[in-house]
Amino acid sequence: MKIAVVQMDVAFADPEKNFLRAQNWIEEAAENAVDTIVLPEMWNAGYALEELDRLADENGERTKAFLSEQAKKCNVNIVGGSVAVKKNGQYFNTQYVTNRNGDIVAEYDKAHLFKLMDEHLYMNAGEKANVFNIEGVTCGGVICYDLRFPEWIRAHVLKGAQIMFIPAQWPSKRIDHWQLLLQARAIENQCYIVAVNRVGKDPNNEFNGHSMVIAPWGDLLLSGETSEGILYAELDLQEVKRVRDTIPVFNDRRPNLYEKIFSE
Ligand SMILES: NC(=O)CCC(=O)C(=O)O
Repeated sequence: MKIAVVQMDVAFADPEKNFLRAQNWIEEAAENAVDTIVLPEMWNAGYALEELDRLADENGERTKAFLSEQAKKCNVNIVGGSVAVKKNGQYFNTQYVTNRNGDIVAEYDKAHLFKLMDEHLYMNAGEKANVFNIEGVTCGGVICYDLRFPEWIRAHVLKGAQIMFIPAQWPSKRIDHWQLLLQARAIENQCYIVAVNRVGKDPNNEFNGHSMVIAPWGDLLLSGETSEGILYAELDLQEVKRVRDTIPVFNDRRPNLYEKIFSE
């Protein structure tokens, strides 16, 4: 599967600009015959949480229509990072995924809200996992701070995910955590990790990209880029099986033991 990671800058509180930017990046990526395009977290408005009433996408209608149209037009799958959405009067940080036919194949609300960026004061946490199928491959998608919860990523992998998509707005000052945690999640779960972080700044933080694509053995297929642009990587899904056959972590796990210890 050929992947394009869109390491884009996000205009603060300006959905018009961001939808246009995303469209330009998607069109450019699609010229390189990619299978799947991945956008960053909260790309519609940035972390303009105080203005969610004005900025959040009502039921995600605009985002879903946009992703669906782009996917069909460009003949690509799109993992739509995440956007600020209003559902039943509440706000969520939501990921939509669309396949080449323009069908929305996944909708996921970020499960762990990041207090250091005040997310819990404005947003509601999701209660469901996010496993979906694109190109015949079982994938999972979580969002940014979710990365710090190994059991949450593991839950997706146990449900069959061979690729985990992790869009983010992860500030530069903790970029070392981002890199190490992503690599650890790939190695411990013996899966591909496709992680896209934005660049640029907002009133509170600076973001320096470092989007990463990591193979199941922990090899970095893409890492370290700090400027705005599209990054490409090719995933060989046979590698997941090869790594799991070499070190059979999933056969050697002892879930009964873990449950026993947790319940003591
Ligand atoms: N947007 C986020 O969830 C940021 C998470 C983060 O920066 C972290 O250190 O964790």
